[in-house]
Amino acid sequence: MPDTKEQSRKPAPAAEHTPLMKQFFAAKAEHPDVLLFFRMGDFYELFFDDARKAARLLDITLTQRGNSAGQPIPMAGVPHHAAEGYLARLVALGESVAICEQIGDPATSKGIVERKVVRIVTPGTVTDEALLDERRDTLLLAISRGKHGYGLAWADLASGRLRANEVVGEDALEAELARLQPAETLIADEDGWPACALESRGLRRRAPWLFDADSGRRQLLQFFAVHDLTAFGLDERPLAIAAAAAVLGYIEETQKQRLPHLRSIALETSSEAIAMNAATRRHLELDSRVDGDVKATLLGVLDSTVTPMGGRLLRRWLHRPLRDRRVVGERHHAVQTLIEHRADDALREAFRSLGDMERILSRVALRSARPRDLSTLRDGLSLLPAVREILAPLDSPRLAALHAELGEHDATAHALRSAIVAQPPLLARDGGVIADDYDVELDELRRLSTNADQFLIDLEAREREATGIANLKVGYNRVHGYFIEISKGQSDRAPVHYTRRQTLTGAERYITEELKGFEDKVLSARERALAREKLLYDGVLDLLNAVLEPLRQCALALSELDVLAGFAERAQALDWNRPTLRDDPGIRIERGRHPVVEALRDAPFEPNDLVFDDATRMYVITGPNMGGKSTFMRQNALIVLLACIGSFVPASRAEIGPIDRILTRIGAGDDLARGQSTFMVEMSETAYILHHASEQSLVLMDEIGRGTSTYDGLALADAVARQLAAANRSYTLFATHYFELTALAEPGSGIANLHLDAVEHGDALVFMHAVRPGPANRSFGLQVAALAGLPKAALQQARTRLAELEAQSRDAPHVPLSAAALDQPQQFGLFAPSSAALDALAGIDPDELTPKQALEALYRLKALA
Ligand SMILES: Nc1ncnc2c1ncn2[C@@H]1O[C@H](COP(=O)(O)OP(=O)(O)OP(=O)(O)O)[C@@H](O)[C@H]1O
Repeated sequence: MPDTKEQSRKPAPAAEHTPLMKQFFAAKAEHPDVLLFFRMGDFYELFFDDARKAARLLDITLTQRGNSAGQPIPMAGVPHHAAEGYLARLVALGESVAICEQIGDPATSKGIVERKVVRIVTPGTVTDEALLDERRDTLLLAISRGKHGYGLAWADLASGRLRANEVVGEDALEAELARLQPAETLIADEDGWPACALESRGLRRRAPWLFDADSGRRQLLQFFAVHDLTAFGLDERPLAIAAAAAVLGYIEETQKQRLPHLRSIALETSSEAIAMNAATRRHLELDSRVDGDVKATLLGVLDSTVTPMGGRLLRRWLHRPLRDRRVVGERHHAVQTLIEHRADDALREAFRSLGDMERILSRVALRSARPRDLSTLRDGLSLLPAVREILAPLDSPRLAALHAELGEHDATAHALRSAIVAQPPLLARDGGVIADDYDVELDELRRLSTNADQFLIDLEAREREATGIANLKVGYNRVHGYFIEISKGQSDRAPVHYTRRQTLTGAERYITEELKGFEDKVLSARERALAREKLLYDGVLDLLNAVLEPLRQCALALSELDVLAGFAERAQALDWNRPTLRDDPGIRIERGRHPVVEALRDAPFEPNDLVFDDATRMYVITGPNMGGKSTFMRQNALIVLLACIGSFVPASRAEIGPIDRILTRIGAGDDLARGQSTFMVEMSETAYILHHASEQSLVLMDEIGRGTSTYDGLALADAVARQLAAANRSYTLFATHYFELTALAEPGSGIANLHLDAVEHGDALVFMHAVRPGPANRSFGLQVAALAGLPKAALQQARTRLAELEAQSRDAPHVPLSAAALDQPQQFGLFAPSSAALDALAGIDPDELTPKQALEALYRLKALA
């Protein structure tokens, strides 16, 4: 966002400025906090602080433009024809730009030409193809605030999608922000916003009254021309309404035009999706990584969609795994059907020439579609019969529904085929877009200009003959129009009815009555042909807008088919299998693999099993560093996630019961950048998990307690594990280096041990990567350190110290750390109570005691301890 302080260094009072600068200041005053692109001839110029900022951000030259009010005017400019590239860079940097165009005709206007801001390009509202990331939604989000939570509404102008939601609590807000990753975020200009909102991208503070629910409701009713908001599911959602009104208000203000493609708004209820908080999305590296290597993310491996719209839908699905087993089950069935009929290849082949129909249709609605958008749409619609033919024999409820949603668009495809030339030019401006035989009048006008060539050839021959000047030429230039050219040496032979038009060094140019008459006719024919084309082009847009809704539904259906065919392709290429979604609780994965680690490894991946059921709800996982603990934990979360978006999974079998959340606590380097200590982050993420994990949650805990002293860490890890097992009763994978925790796995505790192993071969250490029942028996820490290249001297020292520590611990009395024992935290050797107290305790049977006796016993024990 522009720095408002920078803008406040105002130049001299406007009264002293030139008319042009007055015009600039008037426009700037209306848009103080965005960059102003001020059109002057072939350039967009920026002045004063805008110029300084643009020069810095775009690396363009900062110059000066004369003086105004006695001061030099800093100026920077970008050529009009290259403006898109500069806009793209500014928008990517989170800047907004007001485009101030010349709206009067410089030739006819008195004084300076009139100018007006025609639109404001902002990071969250761009729709131009060149300014958008093809495979990512560009969202404008508004957040409203109430006593009981937050309202969110977001618009994807490039595809005409408008959604809203309400959430309770900062954590839920943060999770939504992590899911949506908006390009621009609107909040009320007030204090007290949580950090996650303030850190959101492209933050823009707006007047608080723009987030008012009551006037917002009226605004929405008017915008959608409805009597109430029940149909949108928004009636009882004042916070969502307030946010939606803020979004719409901002869009209207910046776009300055009608938005016919925003036809409805839908509520996206959080309870429909498997909840994942911001940390989980980060830890599981769904579509981004700290090192920026997107190929090494789940999306990187999973995305084999052919169209950009399919790619965007897949990303949305990935961030919103569903709890509705019917919807997801239908997707699995569809993928299976595509594989069985080998239909995925055929579909994907057809989709290669489909393009981005979804965004093209939005540009059609906004009337900014270019000729090539229309030819791409035409080619896409022409594919539909082939797509329908592929789908027709397939017996799958979801594919059948999509088949129906494709709709019939033969008439539209036909109209586009007859209206648009096979390969239209980039811009409509110069004509040549509308095909021959589409419009009689246009054909006639074109014939006039085409026949012109023959007329000129004939004229030239005639005049040569009449004048006897062999090198006489008939030509045309843009400034002077048509002319007859005679070289200097021959010019005295020019007939008297030749009127001189232009003198060149070696030649004279003339015009004749006949040529002038012809010129008027041809030029006006060209102009009229261009005007006619524009009219016809608008007519084509009208025609498309009349069927916009079914066309959009068709584009959505094609996107989903692209994703499902992509799933089918991946399943076959990567040997993934169809998971089963079960209604009864539990998770059972056979020969599961980590999709990303497997894809990036040259060596084979060792598959592993996992069974969660009523008997075992938590596994304590031990084993050497580098043994594969994190990989095993994550692979199971990823398999569950993949299953719940409708994909096949990297496992020979997977049965997944109902899951409400995936929660992870995994060390992540990126948190350091947010200014919190590792331990603090670890504990706040852990607290979140303990507050939110339910019996249907899948929880991954990787080495918690590591960030503090051994005993604190152990005590915390122990307490957290117990809570998760006994109170939350979640499906938990708990990787730890505290061997003491393996003692938690007592019969009836619901906890079991798993371990990974390594074997030593001389100096080498071979990791087995196979998950086995029971606890690990040693950690290989020093061997791993050696592998990592720790200097020999340091290693030697560590070995000596290890031997000393092991000897000490052998000599110390051994305190068994069973699950029962852990119920008495004082049994950690550090705080060992006296044996007298223990003896007395052993003699007490709590079932036999009255409350008063119990209290007395407690006082006795206290005295003995
Ligand atoms: N099942 C497997 N098959 C093949 N290779 C594996 C497997 N699991 C893990 N690996 C390989 O081992 C490496 C280390 O795995 P991982 O990071 O999961 O170990 P870890 O036990 O969590 O280590 P640390 O305790 O140091 O965090 C991975 O990067 C991967 O290359």
